[in-house]
Amino acid sequence: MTAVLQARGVRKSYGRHQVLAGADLMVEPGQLVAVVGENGSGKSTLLKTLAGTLKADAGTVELSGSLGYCPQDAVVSDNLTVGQHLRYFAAAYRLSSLDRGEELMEQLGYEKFRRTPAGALSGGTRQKLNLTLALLHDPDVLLLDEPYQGFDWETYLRFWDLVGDLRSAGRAIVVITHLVFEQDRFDLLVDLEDGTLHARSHAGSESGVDDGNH
Ligand SMILES: Nc1ncnc2c1ncn2[C@@H]1O[C@H](COP(=O)(O)OP(=O)(O)OP(=O)(O)O)[C@@H](O)[C@H]1O
Repeated sequence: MTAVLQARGVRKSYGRHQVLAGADLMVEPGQLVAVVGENGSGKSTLLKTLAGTLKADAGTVELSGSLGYCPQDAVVSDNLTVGQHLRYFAAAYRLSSLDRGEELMEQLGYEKFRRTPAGALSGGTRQKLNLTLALLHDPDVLLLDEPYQGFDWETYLRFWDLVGDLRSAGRAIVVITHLVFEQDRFDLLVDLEDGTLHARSHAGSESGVDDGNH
């Protein structure tokens, strides 16, 4: 299978503080990859460089197909309602219907907030909207930065069901998570440590990480 996301030797420093020191990652369609690491180890920095919102100092990131990026900070506008967000993003993605947005609202259980301005949503509901906007156009590659923050338990379980569905449908998914006790969910679990990625365990046939050569 061909990789839809391939990062090689990604480096990033903030001033003199080196955060990524040659990170490698390869993700194929239908693979669910978890990135774990201590607070401040550079997980969000890694995802931003993969998404292209932050320029790496060195290395390459190759991505084929469409991208859905769910950053840690919600991209929503406080004055717009949930429904307006869905309509505006659907227009930006040139979608012909709002069906997927409706489906995601239902799946994540917040359709009753359709007419609520984003500024009046709770943190968890705001995050549901943030996630919905990242998934709206059914992207080939998903980069999710702790996307379930603030979710109640039931929504949290629904979130993983949703991720499972996307994986089955052949989407490539990279998710930053602290929940390493659920290792079975993932095809590949990578630790971000000292600026490089190391495969911890994986059920897939090949490691997506080129370990130790940098
Ligand atoms: N814009 C920035 N300018 C300077 N330093 C930054 C910037 N963004 C992040 N850092 C620093 O880079 C390091 C990695 O940050 P990052 O947010 O990528 O880590 P993380 O693993 O996602 O952390 P957490 O688990 O707490 O979310 C931290 O030491 C952080 O303080």
